[in-house]
Amino acid sequence: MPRKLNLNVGINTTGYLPAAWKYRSGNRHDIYDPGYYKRLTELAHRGLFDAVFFSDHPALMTDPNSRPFHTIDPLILCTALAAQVPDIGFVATMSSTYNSPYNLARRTQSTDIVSGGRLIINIVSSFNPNVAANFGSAPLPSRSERYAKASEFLDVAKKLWASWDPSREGPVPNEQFWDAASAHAIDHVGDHFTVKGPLNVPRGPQGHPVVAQAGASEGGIELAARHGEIIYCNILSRPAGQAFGKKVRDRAARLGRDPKGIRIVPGVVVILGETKKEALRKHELFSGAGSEDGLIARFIKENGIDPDGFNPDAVLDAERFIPDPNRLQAVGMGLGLSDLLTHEKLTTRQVVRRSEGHHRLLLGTAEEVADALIDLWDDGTVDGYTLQPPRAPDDIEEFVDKVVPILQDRGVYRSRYEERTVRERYGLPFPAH
Ligand SMILES: Cc1cc2nc3c(=O)[nH]c(=O)nc-3n(C[C@H](O)[C@H](O)[C@H](O)COP(=O)(O)O)c2cc1C
Repeated sequence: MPRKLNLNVGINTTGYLPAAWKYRSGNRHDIYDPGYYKRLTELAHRGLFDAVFFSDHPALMTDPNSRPFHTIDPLILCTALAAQVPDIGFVATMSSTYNSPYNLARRTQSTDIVSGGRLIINIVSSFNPNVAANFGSAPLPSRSERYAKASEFLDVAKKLWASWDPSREGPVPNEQFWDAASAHAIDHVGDHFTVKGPLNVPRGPQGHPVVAQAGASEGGIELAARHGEIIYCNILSRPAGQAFGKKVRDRAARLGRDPKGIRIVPGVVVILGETKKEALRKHELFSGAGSEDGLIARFIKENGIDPDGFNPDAVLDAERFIPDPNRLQAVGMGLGLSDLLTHEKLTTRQVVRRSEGHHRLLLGTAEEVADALIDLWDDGTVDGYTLQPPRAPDDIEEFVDKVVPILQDRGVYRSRYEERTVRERYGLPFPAH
C-alpha cells in the first residue's frame, strides 16, 4: 500500500494560540460545549484526518486574558464523540503520574472497544506544579522519577491489556459460562506498582490503544523508545527532525524493539494567506505580538535576553538556547529551537517566523504550505503531523478547504477512509501478547 501522509488535528478549546481567541468565530462558552467539539470533529472528519488530538493538564488555567486550554476530560469527550462521528480517531492525553495503571488500562481499553479501535493515548508524565497541587500535598516528583514511573506504568498497562483474551478460550462445557483460563493474573510487583490483574476488560480491536508519547528530554526519549508508537514532538527543520528520529529509533533498537513500529508526528502551526504578506500579518495578530517588532520583543523576553543593544539581525548562538535538562517546563518544548539553531544560522528576525507555540510555523498560501508539509514527509524525516490550528474552527476549516485538496491532488493523502482502526491507518504492528 503506498505510503500516505498521516494527519492529526488539535481541537483543544478555542485553538492552539492563546491570543488568537480574539479573532475566531464562536463564543467563549464553546470551550465546555460538547456540541462545539462535535462540530470540530465533524469538520476534521470532512478533512479525512486520522484523529483529533486533545492535549491535557488536569488543572484550570486562570489567566483572564487567555482561554483555559484544558476543560472537559479528554477520554470522556473522545468516548462521546466516537459515538457521534464515524471513522476518525481520537488522541486523549493522560498523565502516568496522576493515574493508576488499572483504572487507566480499563478506561482506555473500554473506549477503544466502544469506538471500534479508534483510540490513541498520549502518555505524559506532567510537568505542571498546578497539576501536582490537585493530587495531594507532595510536590511534583523529579523528571527522572516521573519517567521511571511512566515506563513501569506502561509495562503494567500492556500486561493488563493482554491479560484477558477471549481468543484464548478453549471448548466451553454446557454447564459453564466461559473459559476463565482465557484471563490471566499479571501478578506485577515493581518499584512503583503492585497489580494482580487480570483486567476486567478484554483485549480490544487494536490489541491495545495506540500509545503516543510527547516529551524529548533524556527520559522522554527513553520512554518513546520503549513504548512510543506515535511520537508527538517539536521538529522545526529537516536536520533536526532526522537527528531526533534517528535518536529515538536507535534507542529503540538498542532496547530490542523494532524501530519500524515508531511514527514521528510533530506538531505544526499553519497560518494561511492569499499572499505571504497576508499570512505574516495574521501571524502577528494571532500570536498576540501585534507586529514583527512585537514578535522580536516577545522572543527577547521569553529567552531572558538583555534588550539593551540587542541586534535582532545578528546570528543567534545555538548554545545559548539549549534548555536546562532540569528545568520545570517540558525540555522537549525547548529543544526544538536549540536543534534548529544547531543546524541553521538564523537571526532573531528569522527565528520568530519559523516557530510558534514551540512548533514549526508554516506561513503562506495553501500551495506553499502543502509543499512544506510534503517536503519533510517525502524523504521520511516525519511520518505525518499534528496540525495545531491557531483558531478553532476557523483555521481547521481553511486547512480542510484549501490544503487537503492539494495534498490529495499530489497523491500523498487519502481521498476516503479505508482502514478500520487508527493502528492500521498508521501502519503500526498489532501488539504481541
Ligand atoms: C509536543 C509536546 C506536547 C506536550 N503536551 C503535553 C500535555 O498535553 N500535557 C502534559 O502534561 N505534558 C505535555 N508535554 C510534556 C511531556 O509530555 C511530559 O509532560 C514531560 O514531563 C515533560 O517533557 P520533557 O521530557 O520534554 O521534559 C508535551 C511535550 C511535548 C514535547
